[in-house]
Amino acid sequence: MPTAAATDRPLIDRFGRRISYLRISVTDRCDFRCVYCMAEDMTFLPKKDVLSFEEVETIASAFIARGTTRIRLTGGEPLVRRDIMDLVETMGRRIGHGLDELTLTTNGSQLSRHAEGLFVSGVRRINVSLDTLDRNRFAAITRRDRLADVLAGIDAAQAAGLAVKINMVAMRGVNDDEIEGMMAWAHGRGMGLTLIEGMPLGEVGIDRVESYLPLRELHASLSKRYTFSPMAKTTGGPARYVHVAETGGTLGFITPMSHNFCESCNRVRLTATGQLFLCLGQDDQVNLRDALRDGGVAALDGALDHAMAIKPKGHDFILDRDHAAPAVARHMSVTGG
Ligand SMILES: Nc1nc2c(ncn2[C@@H]2O[C@H](COP(=O)(O)OP(=O)(O)OP(=O)(O)O)[C@@H](O)[C@H]2O)c(=O)[nH]1
Ligand SMILES: C[S@@+](CC[C@H](N)C(=O)[O-])C[C@H]1O[C@@H](n2cnc3c(N)ncnc32)[C@H](O)[C@@H]1O
Ligand code: SF4
Ligand code: SF4
Repeated sequence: MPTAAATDRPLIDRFGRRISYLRISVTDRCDFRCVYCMAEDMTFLPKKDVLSFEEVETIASAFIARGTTRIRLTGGEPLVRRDIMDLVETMGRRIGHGLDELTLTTNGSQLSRHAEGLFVSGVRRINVSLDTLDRNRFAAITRRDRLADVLAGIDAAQAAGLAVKINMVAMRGVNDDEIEGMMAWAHGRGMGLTLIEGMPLGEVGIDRVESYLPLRELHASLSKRYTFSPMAKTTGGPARYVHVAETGGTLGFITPMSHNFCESCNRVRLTATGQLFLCLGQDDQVNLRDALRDGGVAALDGALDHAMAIKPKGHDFILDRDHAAPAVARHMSVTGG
């Protein structure tokens, strides 16, 4: 049951959407180099500009005071930030005190050593990004031969009691032949599987047109072979879920390209350096770090009001060959997806 503290000053944008979900990218650094996300020689944000944990907590508190009930830690790879478990522990103390849920999206590489700590701190479910179960394919997609570490991390997470959902970017000609296999594997282990459409963000020089797999079509073709029962939204996120009778598990579809879900948007994103991005698909942002450092908590609170006044209606993602550069130059690792 939600435990959220009531607020008389909820964050509501100019389109009447209530923002109650904050995604925090704790670092833009990563131990993988997924081809659709970043280049091998990626340039990261200067370390000196990164928020301290104390600042992250202060910003999170300002959100919670304005009715934010869910926080997701992401990155880059959140578990590569030094002493990350200190932040998880502190944020975990807010669960039941304004916060309903603290979650994490991770590539899984460091989960073996952190799974238990996550559970002890109050995290109950995590999303692990995994696009393939084939070692060579994994190495090609992530540019790292680390599939075994990710699988061990998933084992550790489940052993620790964490509910695991697998997020898979579905790509034509790359891993579309594995979707049913991934579903059988995930569902067989009691994990949900969510498919994501590739989005035109970040890295240039990637052919996102060839690999684009419209999930609406995939949903239609899969539903001829499997018995899908639509489920009521379970997480407040953009995914639409079905229960699959044959496998007994949950399959999610995140379709920013083929089915826009912006009108029910409930989220904003904080970067590791304190920029608040107001939409994954736009550049509108508010500098919360400067607000906090220059004006303290009162200025921070005012900056949240300003953010609500400028949050865009939605993304303008376009996929076509005439648009060689992605719609948004910012890398997904800056805002954490
Ligand atoms: N366009 C768009 N894509 C999103 C948004 N939120 C999540 N996504 C995409 O969905 C992916 C998975 O997000 P997660 O937060 O890990 O998963 P989720 O299913 O949204 O999370 P829960 O609903 O909390 O389980 C992200 O990496 C993005 O690619 C959003 O607001 N807009
Ligand atoms: C940016 S990562 C951050 C967290 C962590 N490193 C991970 O991979 O789970 C979050 C999610 O964004 C997804 N992602 C990255 N670039 C994407 C793109 N261009 N289109 C769609 N999803 C993307 C990844 O697959 C991953 O599921
Ligand atoms: S998708 Fe996640 S794991 Fe892959 S490079 Fe981006 S931040 Fe790293
Ligand atoms: S694309 Fe922007 S407006 Fe649409 S759901 Fe995502 S963050 Fe919200």
